Amino acid sequence: MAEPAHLQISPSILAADFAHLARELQAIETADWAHVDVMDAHFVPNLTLGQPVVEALAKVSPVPLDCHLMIDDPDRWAPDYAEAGASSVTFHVEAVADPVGTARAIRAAGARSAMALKPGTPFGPYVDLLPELDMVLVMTVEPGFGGQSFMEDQLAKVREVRAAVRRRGGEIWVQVDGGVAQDTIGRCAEAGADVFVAGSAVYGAENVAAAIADLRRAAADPSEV
Ligand SMILES: O=C(CO)[C@H](O)[C@H](O)COP(=O)(O)O
Ligand SMILES: [Co+2]
Repeated sequence: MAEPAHLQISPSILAADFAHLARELQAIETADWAHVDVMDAHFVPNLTLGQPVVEALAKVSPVPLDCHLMIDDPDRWAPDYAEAGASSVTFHVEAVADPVGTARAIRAAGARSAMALKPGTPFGPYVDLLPELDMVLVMTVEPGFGGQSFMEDQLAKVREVRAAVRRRGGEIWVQVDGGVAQDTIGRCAEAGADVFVAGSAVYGAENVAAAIADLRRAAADPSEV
């Protein structure tokens, strides 16, 4: 078992009703975060929303915003999302030119800094970036769309990141995103993840609050499900 300090659920509003985002955020008030997927139609073949919408959401959200930037040139844009009110800002390492400078700029703007890895991106070359980071996001689907199948083979990377974090000490969270649901979250927790993004598993459920509670339970005690 990975002994993570705390388990946190971050529902992705990508699976919410975009016509009623304020209401959809209220529905996840028992979660720890609201995961906001920012896509620019360049880094990924999909387009969602940008800083003005994040700024509006931050004003009404009952939980802090966890912004996952799937965009080109995060060096230029990431600090703006912190200034817009996101409490955590994640850039993709495949897109960033200066990961240290970008992570520092995010922190200087008052947010937690995080780095995301696509399924084909190894963690090894980036281990020295850990001191600049508050979280590492291991993608468990190809970024771009919700509702995809969980990639089991990414659990090895989750274990590798958790081991590196443990060796280094300090509190750096390990997040998983993509296909995280009742039947996969336990294995993610066992591998060492402690922040779980779930879009369809939360907003696709009939009872959103119950889905969050069930995910929390399954992450804390995988043997129960
Ligand atoms: O970053 C993402 C996609 O690129 C989303 O956060 C993720 O796909 C969540 O959706 P689901 O839980 O339905 O897989
Ligand atoms: Co995401």
